[in-house]
Amino acid sequence: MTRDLEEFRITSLPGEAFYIADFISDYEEEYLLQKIASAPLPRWTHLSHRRLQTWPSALTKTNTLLESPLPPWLKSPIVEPKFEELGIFKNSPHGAPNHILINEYTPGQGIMPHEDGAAYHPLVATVSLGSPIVLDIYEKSRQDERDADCELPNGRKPQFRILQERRSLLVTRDRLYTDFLHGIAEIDRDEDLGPHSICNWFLLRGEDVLHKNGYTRGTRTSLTYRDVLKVSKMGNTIKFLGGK
Ligand SMILES: O=C(O)CCC(=O)C(=O)O
Ligand SMILES: [Fe+2]
Repeated sequence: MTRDLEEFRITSLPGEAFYIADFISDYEEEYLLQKIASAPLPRWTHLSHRRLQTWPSALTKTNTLLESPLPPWLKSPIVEPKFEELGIFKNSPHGAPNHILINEYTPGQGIMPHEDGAAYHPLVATVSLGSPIVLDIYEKSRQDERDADCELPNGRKPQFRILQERRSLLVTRDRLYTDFLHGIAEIDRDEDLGPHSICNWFLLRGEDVLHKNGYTRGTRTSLTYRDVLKVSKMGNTIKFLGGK
């Protein structure tokens, strides 16, 4: 069965974005959270404002992925069959995601406005777990393009806000990927929520956010699926030589 992504389009955004509430079940969410929690501690990279797992491995200095299979729990059921049914990666070079970042944010944590860059096909599919969070979108200015790290001055207001409920899927691609920055504010509460401020308001489902002007954040974990453009077969060769 194929479902049509088009019915989930966030029409008020200038680029291409799609939001699907209830993309995974409570049971699937719990299963993924358990798998993430049971990964060996060295899997986590601790950054100052969040922690992060990188699967199957970090890219090399030349933005190359050393080819290696994804663990089954990251493939099924999200990629197979859910992404496949929607054709999410059907036009990407490898036809499927080959790289996943798992970010965990406790209340008050976030990520500075940034862009994901040219190492990836311009499409990110994000599954949210645990708790809702607001993703802020900023149009890139000429100055941002000149600054290598694209950091924005504090206090600049986002142009768009996307509310990501737990168990939802957000797909951003094309111009929204290339011409905009995204970030998550380092705050404990997301406030001023409503159809006037949240661009995917009419695609939301959850009772925990719809009838309130704001909520206090819990721990939110995201799985961001991407297709790395440069892949080297060396990953498998090294494993073979090592006898693993
Ligand atoms: O957690 C998110 O939804 C965003 C993560 C992100 O922007 C990134 O890992 O590049
Ligand atoms: Fe990002």
